[in-house]
Amino acid sequence: MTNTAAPPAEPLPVASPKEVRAHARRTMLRHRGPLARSLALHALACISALIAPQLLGRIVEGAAHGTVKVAPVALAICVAVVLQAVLTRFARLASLRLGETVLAEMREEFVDRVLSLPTHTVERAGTGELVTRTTRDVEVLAFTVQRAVPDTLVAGTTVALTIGAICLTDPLLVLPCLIAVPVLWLSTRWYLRRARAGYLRSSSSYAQLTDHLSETVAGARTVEALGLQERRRRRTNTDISASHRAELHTLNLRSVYLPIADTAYMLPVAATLVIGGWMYIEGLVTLAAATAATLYVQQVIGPVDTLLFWMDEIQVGGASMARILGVQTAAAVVHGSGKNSIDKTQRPAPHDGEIEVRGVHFAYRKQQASLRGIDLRIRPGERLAVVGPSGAGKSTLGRLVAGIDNPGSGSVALGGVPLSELSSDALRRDVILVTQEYHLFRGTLADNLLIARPDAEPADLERALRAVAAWEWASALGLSHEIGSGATELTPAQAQQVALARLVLLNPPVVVFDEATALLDPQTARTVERALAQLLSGTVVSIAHRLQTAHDADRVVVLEDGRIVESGPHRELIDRDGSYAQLWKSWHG
Ligand SMILES: Nc1ncnc2c1ncn2[C@@H]1O[C@H](COP(=O)(O)OP(=O)(O)OP(=O)(O)O)[C@@H](O)[C@H]1O
Repeated sequence: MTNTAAPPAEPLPVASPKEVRAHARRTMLRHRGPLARSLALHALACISALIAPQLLGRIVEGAAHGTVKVAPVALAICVAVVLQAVLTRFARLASLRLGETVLAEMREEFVDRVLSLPTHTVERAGTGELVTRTTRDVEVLAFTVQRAVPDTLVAGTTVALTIGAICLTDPLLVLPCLIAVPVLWLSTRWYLRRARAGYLRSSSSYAQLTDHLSETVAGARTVEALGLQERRRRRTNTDISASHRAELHTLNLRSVYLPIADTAYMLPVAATLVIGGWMYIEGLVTLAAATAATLYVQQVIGPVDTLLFWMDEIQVGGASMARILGVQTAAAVVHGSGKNSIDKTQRPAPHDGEIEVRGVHFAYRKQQASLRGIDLRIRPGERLAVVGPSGAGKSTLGRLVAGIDNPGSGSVALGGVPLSELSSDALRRDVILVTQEYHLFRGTLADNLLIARPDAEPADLERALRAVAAWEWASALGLSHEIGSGATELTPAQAQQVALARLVLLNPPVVVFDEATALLDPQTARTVERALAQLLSGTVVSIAHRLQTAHDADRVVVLEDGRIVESGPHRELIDRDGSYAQLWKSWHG
């Protein structure tokens, strides 16, 4: 596959604040029972915490008038405190359970979404984008859901009930509390308007840093061989500076907002003491009410502080949630599961393995067409070889036939159904693109084959391994031998054979090979290709880099500069003495 400079990265989408709120609302509605239980327990805990200041107020009032019996009131205070401790314990347990349930659901949903992302979306987004969303963003969100959301709910309920208690004590005493409202309102509005963008910027600069760093590590040998160290170092420094600037920006926002907020919530305490005292002297309120209100305001500082502290964390969590939900949007857009998409149950099923490419144009970049008007019908079960000079568009055609990229114009259909209308599951099941890239999982050799067909018998595994000329080394190693990272490492050629054996087990309706046997020696490659042609019952499209593949195919298509210039069986094209015959001659030296 020819790869010039990669096209610009297309970051994965980020959900809007409205979408994030709608998702949070849906989640709360789904768990309304446990949520209501948890809130009710917190409310009860909070109400029991409101009893002590009332009673203390009475003690003060009674002491002033010499009428109080301290012992029973003190006992009542003790009972209230113990009750509050017990209720708080159960309330916390309920909200932690709820948080864990929501988190587990979100993780499962997220893994499903990531796995359903189309290959080209992942390729264009860059590794860092997805790695950051699956690691850092999920961790941040987990912290928010486990800690920030329950604590905020508790603190919010406590603040509301405490203010209600002050109202009940004496509505006049609410007035000193209001002094903090305009300061908190204006500073919070100022902060919230800037914080989301700041945290999103910080996450995406971190993703870019991760992306470039992992690229440098993966290509370390190339970097060294071409003496690119200095350039990569400069790039990393630029990324670090961008990430540092983004972090600094959010830090600056916090350093302005938090001190103002801290001061604002100390104001009501002072105001209640001074104004409440004055009201008492003026006979507007009782001493018990002024005392209780001052204690309440003092008591509310903790929850307000918690609210402000977590509000910041919720901004960070909200930004992460927007990035995580964006993965869902990306999957929905590409697979047509958005608003206007076809219902899964109504999706038509391909009636056979026929591929029809009609009027297809495709460009990775504007003004640089890689395919220019391809019309091609591939019969079910046909073995088609695509040949042509480097850069002719062979791999691009293979990616379009496999549904990895969508045509800019024109259509690709499988068994009469446009690929764009197939669900991602159906597409992955019916059309498989096999390239040089493969992955071995840590596990036994048999496990690595069984992922293709879990119900395969040992005889099936043997047949598949024999087909790809791997039986000799595989039986010597043993099917129950551990392979993969950290265990026995197979050679690249052996690993490619395992990947091809999986394909034999899968036997999908359509296979597109692109350099799938490039790591095998030419003799083995030809044997394997012939065996695969025999064993695979579906349609096979081979991007042929060795012309032997074309020789063995039912039909050959010659691509030049993004167009089909010849099509026919090997013998016929040789007799025609055109482009293919020239390629064949030059290949034979
Ligand atoms: N990821 C990409 N981004 C931008 N341009 C690309 C990309 N991949 C391929 N191209 C361009 O598209 C055209 C067709 O490339 P393609 O890889 O399909 O050719 P090919 O016939 O498979 O070549 P080769 O035999 O060298 O693999 C070329 O001009 C190539 O530079």
